[in-house]
Amino acid sequence: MGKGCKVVVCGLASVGKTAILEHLLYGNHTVGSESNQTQEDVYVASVETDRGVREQLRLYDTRGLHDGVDLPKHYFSVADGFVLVYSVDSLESFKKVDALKKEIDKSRDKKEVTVIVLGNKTDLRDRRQVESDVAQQWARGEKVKLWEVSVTERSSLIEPFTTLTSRLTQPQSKSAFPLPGRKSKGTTSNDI
Ligand SMILES: Nc1nc2c(ncn2[C@@H]2O[C@H](COP(=O)(O)OP(=O)(O)OP(=O)(O)O)[C@@H](O)[C@H]2O)c(=O)[nH]1
Repeated sequence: MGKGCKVVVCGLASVGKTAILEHLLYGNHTVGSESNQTQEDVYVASVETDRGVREQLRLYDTRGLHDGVDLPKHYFSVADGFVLVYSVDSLESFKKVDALKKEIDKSRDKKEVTVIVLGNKTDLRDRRQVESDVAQQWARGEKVKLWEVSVTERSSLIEPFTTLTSRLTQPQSKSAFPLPGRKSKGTTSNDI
């Protein structure tokens, strides 16, 4: 995959997709500010992987989904990875993430796609509708890594994107035919 992996960021409308990207990349999002409905924006990010190498991501911020608006099909064929976003104060948005994950599984064909999930708006403690353990159990079942985050805490946004980038740009060195004389070091597992 290498340089410029294409990552589609999607989820129900208003879960905070744009806020996450803007705050992660520019640190300039003020929570609660007026937001325009996204049609599509592409952000180019340079992310340091856990191997200490900088890699480029093309992050597609997509139009918020709601009844009657599905994720356009072409995203499934272009994406190397997905960031599925829900908001912890909306059970409906979590259900949408589940539906999107199932759609990705159906459409991924033989292509490798990396999926991570973000449960945003953890600062809205008294409005929570999606419990952490329920979400994490779902994630284990779907074999994806899930982080709960808040745009009010920029540091919470960094690890998910570092992990995603590391996964997407992982050298394809896990040969099915190990070289003689070399001991396998096993996989560096990040559970996604
Ligand atoms: N309290 C709180 N509000 C947030 C958080 N993240 C985003 N928001 C707010 O939620 C609203 C919607 O955020 P957006 O980033 O526009 O959401 P979106 O998913 O890109 O929306 P669409 O483009 O319509 O799909 C804005 O007022 C944000 O400031 C968060 O972590 N906590």
